[in-house]
Amino acid sequence: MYSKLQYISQGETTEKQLYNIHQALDAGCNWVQMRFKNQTQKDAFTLAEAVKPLCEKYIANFIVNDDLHLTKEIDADGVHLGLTDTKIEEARAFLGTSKVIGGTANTFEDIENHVKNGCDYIGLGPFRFTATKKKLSPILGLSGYFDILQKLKKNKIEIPVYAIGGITLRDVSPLMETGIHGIAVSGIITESEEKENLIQQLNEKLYANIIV
Ligand SMILES: Cc1ncc(COP(=O)(O)OP(=O)(O)O)c(N)n1
Ligand SMILES: Cc1ncsc1CCOP(=O)(O)O
Ligand SMILES: [Mg+2]
Repeated sequence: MYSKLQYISQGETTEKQLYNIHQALDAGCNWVQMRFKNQTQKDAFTLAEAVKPLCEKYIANFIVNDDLHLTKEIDADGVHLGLTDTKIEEARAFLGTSKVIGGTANTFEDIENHVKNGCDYIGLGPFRFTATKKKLSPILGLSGYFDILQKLKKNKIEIPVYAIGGITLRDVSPLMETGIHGIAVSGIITESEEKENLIQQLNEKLYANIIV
Protein backbone atom coordinates (compact mmCIF):
# COMPACT_ATOMS: atom_id res chain seq x y z
CA MET A 1 0.00 0.00 0.00
CA TYR A 2 1.18 3.51 -0.79
CA SER A 3 2.54 5.81 1.91
CA LYS A 4 0.00 8.29 3.20
CA LEU A 5 2.23 11.31 2.65
CA GLN A 6 3.42 12.47 -0.77
CA TYR A 7 5.80 15.42 -1.03
CA ILE A 8 5.41 17.53 -4.18
CA SER A 9 8.61 19.37 -4.97
CA GLN A 10 9.09 23.09 -5.53
CA GLY A 11 11.91 25.29 -6.82
CA GLU A 12 12.64 27.56 -9.76
CA THR A 13 16.05 26.03 -10.48
CA THR A 14 17.47 22.51 -10.66
CA GLU A 15 19.65 23.26 -7.63
CA LYS A 16 16.74 24.56 -5.54
CA GLN A 17 14.55 21.60 -6.51
CA LEU A 18 17.27 19.12 -5.59
CA TYR A 19 17.91 20.91 -2.29
CA ASN A 20 14.18 20.87 -1.38
CA ILE A 21 13.80 17.20 -2.31
CA HIS A 22 16.92 16.24 -0.35
CA GLN A 23 15.66 18.12 2.70
CA ALA A 24 12.25 16.43 2.51
CA LEU A 25 13.85 12.98 2.21
CA ASP A 26 16.22 13.70 5.06
CA ALA A 27 13.30 14.73 7.22
CA GLY A 28 11.47 11.45 6.60
CA CYS A 29 9.43 11.71 3.39
CA ASN A 30 9.38 8.45 1.46
CA TRP A 31 7.34 9.51 -1.56
CA VAL A 32 8.42 12.35 -3.82
CA GLN A 33 6.64 13.81 -6.84
CA MET A 34 9.10 15.89 -8.88
CA ARG A 35 7.07 18.93 -10.02
CA PHE A 36 9.36 21.21 -12.01
CA LYS A 37 7.20 23.48 -14.14
CA ASN A 38 8.15 25.48 -17.27
CA GLN A 39 11.56 23.91 -17.68
CA THR A 40 13.55 22.75 -20.67
CA GLN A 41 13.60 19.00 -21.29
CA LYS A 42 17.31 19.08 -20.58
CA ASP A 43 16.91 20.66 -17.14
CA ALA A 44 14.05 18.35 -16.22
CA PHE A 45 16.16 15.36 -17.28
CA THR A 46 19.19 16.61 -15.33
CA LEU A 47 17.08 17.00 -12.21
CA ALA A 48 15.35 13.63 -12.60
CA GLU A 49 18.75 11.98 -13.11
CA ALA A 50 19.87 13.36 -9.75
CA VAL A 51 16.59 12.72 -7.90
CA LYS A 52 16.39 9.05 -8.91
CA PRO A 53 19.52 7.80 -7.04
CA LEU A 54 18.70 10.09 -4.12
CA CYS A 55 15.26 8.50 -3.75
CA GLU A 56 16.84 5.06 -4.08
CA LYS A 57 19.27 5.92 -1.28
CA TYR A 58 16.38 6.95 1.00
CA ILE A 59 14.20 4.02 -0.16
CA ALA A 60 11.58 6.50 -1.33
CA ASN A 61 9.15 6.29 -4.24
CA PHE A 62 9.87 8.71 -7.04
CA ILE A 63 7.19 9.86 -9.43
CA VAL A 64 7.33 12.56 -12.10
CA ASN A 65 4.71 15.27 -12.63
CA ASP A 66 3.17 15.47 -16.14
CA ASP A 67 6.01 14.00 -18.22
CA LEU A 68 5.35 10.48 -19.41
CA HIS A 69 8.45 10.28 -21.58
CA LEU A 70 10.76 11.44 -18.82
CA THR A 71 9.16 8.87 -16.49
CA LYS A 72 10.05 6.08 -18.93
CA GLU A 73 13.45 7.46 -19.88
CA ILE A 74 14.60 7.81 -16.29
CA ASP A 75 12.77 4.66 -15.14
CA ALA A 76 11.01 6.49 -12.33
CA ASP A 77 8.43 4.63 -10.23
CA GLY A 78 5.57 6.45 -11.90
CA VAL A 79 3.89 9.61 -13.07
CA HIS A 80 1.16 12.00 -11.93
CA LEU A 81 -1.22 13.24 -14.63
CA GLY A 82 -3.79 16.03 -14.44
CA LEU A 83 -7.16 16.36 -16.13
CA THR A 84 -5.60 18.19 -19.09
CA ASP A 85 -2.43 16.07 -19.29
CA THR A 86 -2.00 12.80 -21.24
CA LYS A 87 -5.02 10.53 -20.74
CA ILE A 88 -4.65 7.77 -18.15
CA GLU A 89 -5.41 4.98 -20.67
CA GLU A 90 -2.72 6.28 -23.05
CA ALA A 91 -0.26 6.55 -20.18
CA ARG A 92 -1.04 2.98 -19.09
CA ALA A 93 -0.52 1.69 -22.62
CA PHE A 94 2.77 3.58 -22.85
CA LEU A 95 4.18 2.75 -19.40
CA GLY A 96 2.78 -0.74 -18.87
CA THR A 97 1.51 -2.17 -15.61
CA SER A 98 4.65 -1.89 -13.51
CA LYS A 99 4.52 1.91 -13.14
CA VAL A 100 2.36 3.88 -10.74
CA ILE A 101 -0.05 6.27 -12.45
CA GLY A 102 -1.74 8.95 -10.36
CA GLY A 103 -4.56 11.06 -11.71
CA THR A 104 -6.03 14.38 -10.65
CA ALA A 105 -9.73 14.58 -9.87
CA ASN A 106 -12.09 17.35 -8.84
CA THR A 107 -15.36 15.36 -8.97
CA PHE A 108 -16.76 11.89 -8.35
CA GLU A 109 -17.07 11.40 -12.13
CA ASP A 110 -13.36 12.18 -12.63
CA ILE A 111 -12.53 9.40 -10.15
CA GLU A 112 -14.96 6.96 -11.80
CA ASN A 113 -13.26 7.57 -15.18
CA HIS A 114 -9.75 7.28 -13.78
CA VAL A 115 -10.57 3.95 -12.13
CA LYS A 116 -12.04 2.60 -15.39
CA ASN A 117 -8.90 3.67 -17.23
CA GLY A 118 -6.41 1.96 -14.92
CA CYS A 119 -5.31 4.72 -12.55
CA ASP A 120 -3.55 3.61 -9.33
CA TYR A 121 -4.31 6.53 -7.02
CA ILE A 122 -6.20 9.81 -7.09
CA GLY A 123 -5.08 13.34 -6.18
CA LEU A 124 -8.44 14.92 -5.27
CA GLY A 125 -8.55 18.66 -4.89
CA PRO A 126 -8.06 21.44 -4.31
CA PHE A 127 -8.99 21.34 -0.64
CA ARG A 128 -8.56 25.11 -0.36
CA PHE A 129 -6.87 27.97 -2.21
CA THR A 130 -3.14 27.56 -2.66
CA ALA A 131 -0.57 29.77 -4.33
CA THR A 132 1.47 26.69 -5.31
CA LYS A 133 -0.67 26.03 -8.40
CA LYS A 134 -2.23 28.43 -10.88
CA LYS A 135 -5.66 27.89 -12.50
CA LEU A 136 -7.19 25.88 -9.69
CA SER A 137 -10.32 23.77 -10.16
CA PRO A 138 -13.27 24.60 -7.86
CA ILE A 139 -12.36 24.41 -4.17
CA LEU A 140 -13.80 21.28 -2.48
CA GLY A 141 -13.51 22.08 1.22
CA LEU A 142 -14.16 19.40 3.82
CA SER A 143 -17.78 18.91 2.71
CA GLY A 144 -16.65 18.26 -0.88
CA TYR A 145 -14.37 15.43 0.28
CA PHE A 146 -17.07 14.06 2.53
CA ASP A 147 -19.65 13.95 -0.29
CA ILE A 148 -17.29 12.42 -2.87
CA LEU A 149 -15.89 9.81 -0.48
CA GLN A 150 -19.42 8.81 0.58
CA LYS A 151 -20.37 8.37 -3.08
CA LEU A 152 -17.29 6.22 -3.70
CA LYS A 153 -18.25 4.00 -0.77
CA LYS A 154 -21.86 3.75 -1.93
CA ASN A 155 -20.70 2.74 -5.43
CA LYS A 156 -18.09 0.30 -4.05
CA ILE A 157 -15.27 2.13 -5.81
CA GLU A 158 -11.97 1.43 -4.09
CA ILE A 159 -8.86 3.45 -4.89
CA PRO A 160 -6.46 5.38 -2.63
CA VAL A 161 -7.53 9.03 -2.61
CA TYR A 162 -5.08 11.79 -1.63
CA ALA A 163 -6.31 15.22 -0.60
CA ILE A 164 -4.32 18.10 -2.05
CA GLY A 165 -4.23 21.89 -2.00
CA GLY A 166 -3.34 24.24 0.84
CA ILE A 167 -3.32 21.47 3.45
CA THR A 168 -1.93 22.29 6.91
CA LEU A 169 -1.27 20.07 9.94
CA ARG A 170 -4.59 20.86 11.56
CA ASP A 171 -6.52 19.78 8.43
CA VAL A 172 -5.18 16.24 8.46
CA SER A 173 -7.42 14.57 11.07
CA PRO A 174 -10.72 16.01 9.76
CA LEU A 175 -9.68 15.13 6.20
CA MET A 176 -8.80 11.56 7.22
CA GLU A 177 -12.25 11.21 8.78
CA THR A 178 -13.81 11.67 5.33
CA GLY A 179 -12.22 8.39 4.21
CA ILE A 180 -9.25 9.62 2.18
CA HIS A 181 -6.10 7.48 2.13
CA GLY A 182 -3.56 10.29 2.58
CA ILE A 183 -2.38 13.74 1.57
CA ALA A 184 -0.10 15.30 -1.05
CA VAL A 185 1.58 18.49 0.15
CA SER A 186 4.14 20.93 -1.12
CA GLY A 187 4.17 24.28 0.66
CA ILE A 188 4.03 23.21 4.29
CA ILE A 189 7.04 20.91 3.97
CA THR A 190 9.09 23.15 1.66
CA GLU A 191 8.60 26.17 3.90
CA SER A 192 8.92 24.42 7.27
CA GLU A 193 11.94 25.26 9.40
CA GLU A 194 11.38 22.08 11.40
CA LYS A 195 10.71 19.54 8.68
CA GLU A 196 11.49 16.42 10.69
CA ASN A 197 9.13 17.45 13.47
CA LEU A 198 6.40 18.43 10.99
CA ILE A 199 6.63 15.16 9.05
CA GLN A 200 6.51 13.18 12.27
CA GLN A 201 3.37 15.06 13.34
CA LEU A 202 1.76 14.65 9.92
CA ASN A 203 2.46 10.90 9.99
CA GLU A 204 1.10 10.55 13.52
CA LYS A 205 -2.21 11.99 12.30
CA LEU A 206 -2.17 10.12 9.00
CA TYR A 207 -1.53 6.75 10.66
CA ALA A 208 -3.55 7.41 13.85
CA ASN A 209 -6.15 4.73 13.07
CA ILE A 210 -3.83 2.05 11.76
CA ILE A 211 -3.50 -0.97 14.06
CA VAL A 212 -0.13 -2.72 13.72
C1 LIG B 1 -1.11 14.09 -5.98
C2 LIG B 1 -1.42 15.16 -6.95
N1 LIG B 1 -2.71 15.53 -7.15
C3 LIG B 1 -3.01 16.49 -8.03
C4 LIG B 1 -2.00 17.14 -8.74
C5 LIG B 1 -2.33 18.19 -9.75
O1 LIG B 1 -2.02 17.76 -11.06
P1 LIG B 1 -2.40 18.72 -12.29
O2 LIG B 1 -3.83 19.00 -12.19
O3 LIG B 1 -1.90 18.10 -13.53
O4 LIG B 1 -1.59 20.03 -12.00
P2 LIG B 1 0.00 20.23 -12.04
O5 LIG B 1 0.57 19.66 -10.76
O6 LIG B 1 0.54 19.50 -13.22
O7 LIG B 1 0.19 21.70 -12.11
C6 LIG B 1 -0.69 16.74 -8.52
N2 LIG B 1 0.34 17.29 -9.17
N3 LIG B 1 -0.42 15.75 -7.63
C1 LIG C 1 -0.23 20.60 -7.50
C2 LIG C 1 -1.53 21.00 -6.92
N1 LIG C 1 -2.71 20.61 -7.48
C3 LIG C 1 -3.77 21.04 -6.82
S1 LIG C 1 -3.35 21.97 -5.50
C4 LIG C 1 -1.68 21.75 -5.81
C5 LIG C 1 -0.60 22.36 -4.99
C6 LIG C 1 -0.35 21.65 -3.70
O1 LIG C 1 0.62 22.35 -3.01
P1 LIG C 1 0.38 23.01 -1.57
O2 LIG C 1 0.43 21.90 -0.58
O3 LIG C 1 1.55 23.96 -1.43
O4 LIG C 1 -0.91 23.73 -1.60
MG1 LIG D 1 -0.24 18.18 -14.59
